Amino acid sequence: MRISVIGCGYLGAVHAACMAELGHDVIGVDVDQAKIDALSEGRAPFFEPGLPELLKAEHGRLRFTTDISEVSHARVHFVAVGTPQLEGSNAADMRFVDASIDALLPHIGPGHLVVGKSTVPVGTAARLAEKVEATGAELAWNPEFLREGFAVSDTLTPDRLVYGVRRGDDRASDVLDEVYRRPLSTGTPRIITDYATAELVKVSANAFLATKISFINAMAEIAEVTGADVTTLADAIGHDARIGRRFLNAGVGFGGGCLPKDIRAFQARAEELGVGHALAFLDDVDQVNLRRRQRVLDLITDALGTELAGRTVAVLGVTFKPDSDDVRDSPALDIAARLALRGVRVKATDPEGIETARAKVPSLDYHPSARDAVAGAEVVTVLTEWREFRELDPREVSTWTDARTIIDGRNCLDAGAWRAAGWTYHGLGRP
Ligand SMILES: NC(=O)C1=CN([C@@H]2O[C@H](COP(=O)(O)OP(=O)(O)OC[C@H]3O[C@@H](n4cnc5c(N)ncnc54)[C@H](O)[C@@H]3O)[C@@H](O)[C@H]2O)C=CC1
Ligand SMILES: O=C(O)[C@H]1O[C@H](OP(=O)(O)OP(=O)(O)OC[C@H]2O[C@@H](n3ccc(=O)[nH]c3=O)[C@H](O)[C@@H]2O)[C@H](O)[C@@H](O)[C@@H]1O
Repeated sequence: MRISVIGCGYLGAVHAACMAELGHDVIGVDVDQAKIDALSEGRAPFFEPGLPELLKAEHGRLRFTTDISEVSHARVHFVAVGTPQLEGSNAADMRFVDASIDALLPHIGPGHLVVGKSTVPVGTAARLAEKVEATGAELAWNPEFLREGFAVSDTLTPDRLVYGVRRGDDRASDVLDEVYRRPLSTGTPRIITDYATAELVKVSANAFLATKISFINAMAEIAEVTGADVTTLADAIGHDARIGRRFLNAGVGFGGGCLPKDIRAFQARAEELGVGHALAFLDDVDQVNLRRRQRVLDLITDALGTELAGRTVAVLGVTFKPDSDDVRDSPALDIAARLALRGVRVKATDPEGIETARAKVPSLDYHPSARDAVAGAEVVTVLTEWREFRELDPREVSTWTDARTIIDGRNCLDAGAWRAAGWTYHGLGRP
């Protein structure tokens, strides 16, 4: 099929490359010339495992442009532009979705299917359908559930596909079945529903995941005042298949370009709909999450004493999670930036996130390796659980620095091994 993908960021670039891998002819469109230049040269504009290989392999079937008129050759148009948090509000900023749909309209008509992928407030698809249908084209909403770091495999082999279509619009479902023929042929569950349900599936999935993380982080708060161990607690309750162990890792909490802004936008939309009370708990989910960042700052302050200005702290990991260079709403970078604001010299490192972090928080002292970052530090923190930090040998680290306090913001280190090597170890919710 001939497909266009409007918006080539973390979601859209991967989607475009994967659609080509599935055998389709794909044109990716973005307003960011630098991104399009990189993609056109077969280079990924951000770090995502597996994407560079796909971009190289798919050169023949995959093109990128800033010229929206080139989409007229395609028949299926995926909209994957950003829906960030609106400045000064909890709501989603819809201006990129609206602009991309308006830009598409002159180039579509009967036989074209526009497919929303961006995460949007419920009601968006119904609102946009009127504009799209006025051209003779149709609209579907097909939310995306990929995780950064696993984006390629999540797109090629999704755990489910959800199509939101106009009631009774079999053509839209048939076209999407054709697009996803390969994953469907391996038995991927597919749910066909109305626009509102499809939009809500997406935001409720992220709200549930955020709630699960904040639940375990709330247990960490209780563990901290009772001497209990939240990691053992998570293992024990996780054995109950109804609860499950995944997404029960306590630590500095969730960040990224999605969970935080999605739970806020969901609350804002519920308030607009007059049912804000139904999602009032998401405010607590948000607050539990943000308190974990403060907890790490308190542990650092306790270790250093009250005067922070002029002290030196090593921060290992600045991205919002491992295997990504994404620092959007990263708990690690937020903690590092707040330390720097208080006059701390922050020596930070990250396997892939130094440049994205530097662009947002230039005031940190960035280093290429953990060894360089810990040299001269008084406290060492691990705030993103990259494998190379999880596997640090505490006896070796002791030869790089005089620091003997380690704060494990992701509960990813072997506390016993660090203590045996002479370190004072602090996890979150762990004795
Ligand atoms: N990043 C992720 O893992 C996932 C993201 N999503 C959702 O997908 C959407 C996109 O997210 P990301 O890719 O992370 O954002 P992003 O910020 O990385 O990418 C958005 C892209 O859209 C481009 N853009 C903005 N206006 C445009 C226009 N008028 N025409 C063409 N391109 C335009 C931007 O230049 C940017 O490259 C959001 O709604 C997000 O919630 C959903 C699932 C996973
Ligand atoms: O809508 C989105 O964009 C995506 O948001 C999340 O994916 P992602 O943001 O890539 O990352 P996750 O793996 O969900 O992690 C989110 C945050 O939660 C944190 N987390 C995760 C799991 C856990 O047990 N504890 C925990 O603190 C991570 O460190 C990270 O900061 C969802 O998992 C995806 O299904 C969804 O498509």
